[in-house]
Amino acid sequence: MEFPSRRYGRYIIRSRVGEGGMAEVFLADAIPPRGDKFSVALKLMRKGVPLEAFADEVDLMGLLDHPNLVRMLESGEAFGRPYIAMEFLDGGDLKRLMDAHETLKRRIPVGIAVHVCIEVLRALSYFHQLRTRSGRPLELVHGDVNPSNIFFSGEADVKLGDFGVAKGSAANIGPQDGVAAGKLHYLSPEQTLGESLTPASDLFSLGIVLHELVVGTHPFLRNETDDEVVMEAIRAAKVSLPDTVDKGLGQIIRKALTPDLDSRYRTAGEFAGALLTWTLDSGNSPSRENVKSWLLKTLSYAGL
Ligand SMILES: Nc1ncnc2c1ncn2[C@@H]1O[C@H](COP(=O)(O)OP(=O)(O)OP(=O)(O)O)[C@@H](O)[C@H]1O
Repeated sequence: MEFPSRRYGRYIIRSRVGEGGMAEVFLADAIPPRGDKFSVALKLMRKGVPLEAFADEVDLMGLLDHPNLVRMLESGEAFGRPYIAMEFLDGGDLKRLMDAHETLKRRIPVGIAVHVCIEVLRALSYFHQLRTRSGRPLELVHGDVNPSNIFFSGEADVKLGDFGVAKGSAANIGPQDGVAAGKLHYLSPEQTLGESLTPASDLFSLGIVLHELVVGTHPFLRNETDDEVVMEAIRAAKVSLPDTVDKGLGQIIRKALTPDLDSRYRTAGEFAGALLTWTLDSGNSPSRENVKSWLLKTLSYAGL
């Protein structure tokens, strides 16, 4: 893997954070003309990736402005490679935290699990309803809601990121061909069929994350590697919850994971409302301090 030069445009690269299908992500210092340097996540497009794919993500991120969405600071090109500079989220992603809990044989407290999903739903509610400046609905669907795309700031803010496969049916954003482009184990039934997507598709994917967080296991064949077998299990969406799961919360998980679109939550607001009511009724709403202390403890126990 080619390492870019240490100095990259107005950024100085400190370390490599990871890589995805389209790009590599680095932790870098931004050196502003005035004022102090600050950390950014610098996403550099891989060589050979079609420019349009990256340009779509840049265009879309430029439209977004919500506290629960990863914020783009600027985009540009240096040494022939397009880049996106984003806020750096030093709490890492939810996948890493879930793996840390598994290694430590601990469970994520249910109140925290539900809080994380409510925050992602705030992001999705904004995203799904976004309009152009002239008021035209963009009809956006994220298409890749999964634990690797849910991030935490050091202050325990929850942010949804990675808009690489987002689609806008009313706008010319993202692939329009209905390809199942999200992460396999988090696809919705309609995504596995290549059908056109609605916001409810993102809600199904988040339902899988909620199940994983609350029950401690993925609802559909997490360890299966045959794509067809996984997609069949998603389409059947048989959910069997252990008795230990609170009944009310279980009903919410089942409704989010209904294959039939008419019976599933239709909007992020409706799904979030059900979870908020549950937290209030069950006395499970953690304070900001509780969430931050859980995050810092997990990061420190796991040596992250
Ligand atoms: N803003 C950010 N702050 C901190 N880490 C980030 C940020 N954005 C991405 N990362 C990390 O960088 C790595 C690569 O991210 P990226 O979004 O490119 O890939 P991915 O989600 O693994 O794959 P793909 O883009 O193919 O879905 C991941 O480990 C991710 O957690």
